[in-house]
Amino acid sequence: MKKVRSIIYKDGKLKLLDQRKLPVVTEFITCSTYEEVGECIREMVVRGAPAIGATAAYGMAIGAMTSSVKDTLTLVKELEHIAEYLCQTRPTAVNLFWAIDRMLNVAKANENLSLEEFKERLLEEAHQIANEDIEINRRIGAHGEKLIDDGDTILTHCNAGALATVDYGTALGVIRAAHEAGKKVHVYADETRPYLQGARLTAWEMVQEEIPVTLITDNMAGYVMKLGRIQKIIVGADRIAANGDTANKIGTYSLAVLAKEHGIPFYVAAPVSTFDFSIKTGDEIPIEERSPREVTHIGDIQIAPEGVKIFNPAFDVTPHEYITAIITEYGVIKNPDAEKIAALQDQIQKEG
Ligand SMILES: CSC[C@H]1O[C@H](OP(=O)(O)O)[C@H](O)[C@@H]1O
Repeated sequence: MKKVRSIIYKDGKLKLLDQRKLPVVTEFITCSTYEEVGECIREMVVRGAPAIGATAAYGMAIGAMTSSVKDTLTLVKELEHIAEYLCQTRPTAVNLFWAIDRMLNVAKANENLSLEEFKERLLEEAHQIANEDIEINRRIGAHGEKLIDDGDTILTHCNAGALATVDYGTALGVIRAAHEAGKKVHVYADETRPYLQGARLTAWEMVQEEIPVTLITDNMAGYVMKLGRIQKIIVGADRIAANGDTANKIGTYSLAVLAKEHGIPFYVAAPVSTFDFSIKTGDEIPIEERSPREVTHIGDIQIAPEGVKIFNPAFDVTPHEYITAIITEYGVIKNPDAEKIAALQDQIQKEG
């Protein structure tokens, strides 16, 4: 079955697969303004750290193309306001801010271009961010695949797949690469309450591609580990601090603690655009809290009493000591810590 892309730019508009409606309905929302793009990020029409980064980049480009200002310098100033608007959409995934900063830097470096050339240059940068993401995910897959053994059952959490990126995925990219290499892999997907990215999105991606998948509820993860069914755990990331502490979907920390208890390797797969080298530890990562309705309802069905207090953190932070390795496009960082991540920074600076 033909795979569906989550982000499609065409003729000044951005088509976003409405991931809130998957797996039952495949429907797109078309954005013609940067405000519409921002709303789709905030409402999780599109979600996943690399996907929202690429989406915000197109939001910046569309903002420039639809602006009525008459000169480039004024447009650069307006882009700073557009950037501020898009930065307010979601606080945790650093890819969002990385992509917006990259677009702003290109804008400032090209403020001497004519208005039309400037707008074309911005769109070109958004395309580059999107195209690079796919290549980066394939490189992460290639590095990560070497860690996977034929016959492995791999537990994953949330969705770090093609739907969370421009294509191919990070954690699911490793699984795809192992499958493509002919290794028999079986995925156990946590449903991932409350937004159910595992049940609705990861299971959908795996079923589409006929990669064996078993769906479990989050509270079954410990038991399946105790039964000895899981050989590896691979998850994505939304922000990795300079010491390797990693923010990811709520419930990831619990998996990491259980993995340590059961002696199961716990891998994080992420591009270097998910690293936030400006923060020393995970304590500094802002954790998004989302609407109580995500907890009190499943779709339109209310499952909790009116008036009950709700705490709905969308992410948690796994200390680096619980992470066996971080798989990036530059290679695998085993037993990540501040020293090894500083070495990654040097490698990035050397290799570009
Ligand atoms: C490939 S990164 C995906 C990452 O983003 C998800 O969060 P959300 O669905 O809220 O955007 C989750 O943390 C995934 O691991």
